[in-house]
Amino acid sequence: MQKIAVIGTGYVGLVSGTCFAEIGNRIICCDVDEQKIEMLKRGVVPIYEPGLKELIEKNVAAQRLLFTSNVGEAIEAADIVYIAVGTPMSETGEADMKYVKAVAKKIGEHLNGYKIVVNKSTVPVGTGELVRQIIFNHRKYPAVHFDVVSNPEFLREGSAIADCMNMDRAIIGSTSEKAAKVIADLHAPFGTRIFTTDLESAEMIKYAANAFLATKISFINAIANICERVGADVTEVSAGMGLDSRIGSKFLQAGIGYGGSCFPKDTYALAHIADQSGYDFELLKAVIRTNDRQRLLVLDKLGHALGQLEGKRIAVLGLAFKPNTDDMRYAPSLTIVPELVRMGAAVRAFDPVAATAARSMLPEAVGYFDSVEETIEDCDACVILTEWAEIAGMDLTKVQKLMRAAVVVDGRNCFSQETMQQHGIAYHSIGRRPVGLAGSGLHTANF
Ligand SMILES: NC(=O)c1ccc[n+]([C@@H]2O[C@H](COP(=O)([O-])OP(=O)(O)OC[C@H]3O[C@@H](n4cnc5c(N)ncnc54)[C@H](O)[C@@H]3O)[C@@H](O)[C@H]2O)c1
Ligand SMILES: O=c1ccn([C@@H]2O[C@H](COP(=O)(O)OP(=O)(O)O[C@H]3O[C@H](CO)[C@@H](O)[C@H](O)[C@H]3O)[C@@H](O)[C@H]2O)c(=O)[nH]1
Repeated sequence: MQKIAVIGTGYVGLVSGTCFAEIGNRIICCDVDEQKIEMLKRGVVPIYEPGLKELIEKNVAAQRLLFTSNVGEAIEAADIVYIAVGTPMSETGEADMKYVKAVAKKIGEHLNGYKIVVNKSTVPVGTGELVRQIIFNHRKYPAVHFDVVSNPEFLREGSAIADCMNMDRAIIGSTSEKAAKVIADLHAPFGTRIFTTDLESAEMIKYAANAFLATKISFINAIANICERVGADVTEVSAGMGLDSRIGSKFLQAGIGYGGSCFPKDTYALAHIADQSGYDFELLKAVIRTNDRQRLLVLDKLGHALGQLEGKRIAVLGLAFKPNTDDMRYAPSLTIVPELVRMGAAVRAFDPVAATAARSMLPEAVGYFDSVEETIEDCDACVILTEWAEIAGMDLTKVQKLMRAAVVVDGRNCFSQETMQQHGIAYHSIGRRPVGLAGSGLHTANF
């Protein structure tokens, strides 16, 4: 059993702190946001993440999980201090390090005995050393020692608990073998494969992994755009490509591109790190440009299907950047919905979970509805931005009946072209052959 302070109760702090408690450690999750801590103490979880509320309740009841806004006290009570604060994108694209620096100073001021300071936030190479220096400079007791470890987080929102409990690997970077072993042992109950390395490489692994996954997405989206032009079908292409074990089938889902709290900011941050190092990371910059353009595709497709958008009634289905989260950070809807409003469309929106968060971020003119059916009523077209189960499984007979014109622009390729055609719906998806234009030869599904 380790006594661990987790600083920052965002996605990463809350989920990883709770999972560490679940395997028997004593965790104090702390945050400067007193309102958040008060909510957590009352049993209210500030983020939507399937299964998290129940797991928090279980571990609070077992007295393995505590919440406090007294960050200093939490640091003093712990043997291991996890930094899990935000590293958002600054105006110039690099990671804003002000929260990490503030936490490092706080740790220095409250370092009352040997501690291992572990960085879980996604940070530029050199941050481990920066954190070490800040702690060193603010130490109250000069005789007290500490070690710094990098242990980046790889969880995905929406499946965060399962990801934490069944990590592909834990990356542990440190200059101290002793500290690295303690953090490796901490992961033993998860049965996680451990990869130990130096601090700098650990920090780079996180950015490289996210940039690579983003590259896969922009690559398949570029292929999708070519497929549309030459008469191929990207779902067939990605299925065929993915069968090659060197490529793999994951992250080859074409659509309107990536959003969320990580890929957009981390690709910008890595491009910036490369620039600073004197290397022009052209490939990654093209990935970012491809993604920025991809989200606008649905507007082109709508314009193509309806002509003028002014005065048209458009249903937007899904606002979060992906299903099973209420996170709106860099969601494609934040670009697409304001543009629809600017073009004079009357926008009716639905998201089963993220609508509350979306209200303050989208134009006031947007109307919000509680179901797919209410949202699409009398609409001239509907646009799918997030593949929530209730959207990907919507009743197509009702769609056909309730809409003024049964036009669906699907940014997530949720439906088969044939099914939509059978329901009399004019269906426009990403990277697929127009309905009615059969490809030659046999399809996998026909074998
Ligand atoms: N969200 C994800 O899915 C995810 C996954 C892997 C890695 N990451 C990385 O993990 C880090 C955290 O991400 P997040 O989404 O959980 O962040 P977040 O912004 O949602 O939450 C960070 C929390 O830290 C708190 N905080 C800020 N300064 C503080 C301080 N001085 N003392 C105590 N608390 C403080 C904030 O109040 C906030 O509650 C980022 O670097 C991110 O890139 C995020
Ligand atoms: O084939 C795909 C896969 C994903 N996406 C989009 O990519 C974005 C990110 O999806 P996902 O990776 O599932 O969600 P995140 O929660 O942002 O997780 C990513 O970012 C985290 C923060 O760094 C990392 O920890 C995770 O490993 C990494 O997958 C979403 O907008 C998805 O719609 C696609 O367009 N096509």
